[in-house]
Amino acid sequence: FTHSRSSPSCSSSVQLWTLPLPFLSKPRDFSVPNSSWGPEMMRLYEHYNSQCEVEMEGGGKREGLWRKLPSYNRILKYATGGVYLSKIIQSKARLFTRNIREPGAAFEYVLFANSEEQKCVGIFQAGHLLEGPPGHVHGGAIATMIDTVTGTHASMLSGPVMTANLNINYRSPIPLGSTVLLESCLDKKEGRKIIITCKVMSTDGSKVHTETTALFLSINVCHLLERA
Ligand SMILES: CCCCCCCCCC(=O)SCCNC(=O)CCNC(=O)[C@H](O)C(C)(C)COP(=O)(O)OP(=O)(O)OC[C@H]1O[C@@H](n2cnc3c(N)ncnc32)[C@H](O)[C@@H]1OP(=O)(O)O
Repeated sequence: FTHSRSSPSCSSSVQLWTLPLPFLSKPRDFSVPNSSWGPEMMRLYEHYNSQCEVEMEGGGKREGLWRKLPSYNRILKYATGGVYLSKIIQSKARLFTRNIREPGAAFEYVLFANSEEQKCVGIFQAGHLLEGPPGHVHGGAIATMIDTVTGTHASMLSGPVMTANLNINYRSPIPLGSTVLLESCLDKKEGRKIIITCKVMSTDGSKVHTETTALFLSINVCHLLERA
């Protein structure tokens, strides 16, 4: 059930092995409410979700300012060619934020994008497995969420990107179990460089937890596949 596709822009004979489209099951969307989502997570989700469609006079609906971004945990089944990982590791590889089985134990999050304002928001509920200082979220887990929200935002603006630099100022700790809002804004695009700023805030906006400047570089996906 595999088929190969040569990428015309890759210099070597890199092949992406995927399931043929008719057999590709729809990827599961991990960013829909589940029983672990607390009231703040639900409230913010509904706030942005309700702005994804606007009721028109006469009963119809049109797209709103915001768009909910579906999640995934992996698109490729196998990547062979210049990739040094074994086929087995490749087939097991997953986006790590989406693979903790117990709902609510780690990263619960959903992303919304506003292309008119070139903004992206992430609503993030931090579970008990993300503890750093007692009762609070680990700085690396916070950095992961910042990278995820700003990285997704940069990809929306410029296609495939890699994080080149994340400069994070941690201003106040995030209590474990709480929900926070990540707000990602395009600062500027210069050639291949995309510079994005991101604030992590309490949901009422009264507290800034972190402030970040992130640099992404547009890449050709062969950049990833040819590194052996
Ligand atoms: C839908 C997808 C959802 C995804 C969500 C999750 C997002 C997760 C994103 C990640 O975590 S990516 C993984 C972490 N990042 C890496 O592993 C990147 C490792 N580094 C690299 O692969 C390369 O260094 C990189 C692609 C970033 C740049 O290599 P290039 O060869 O393409 O660029 P080059 O080194 O020629 O630099 C190009 C320009 O960028 C500048 N530059 C590069 N790295 C920089 C840096 N770190 N700081 C400042 N400037 C930098 C460099 O000075 C130069 O500036 P000028 O053009 O003005 O001369």
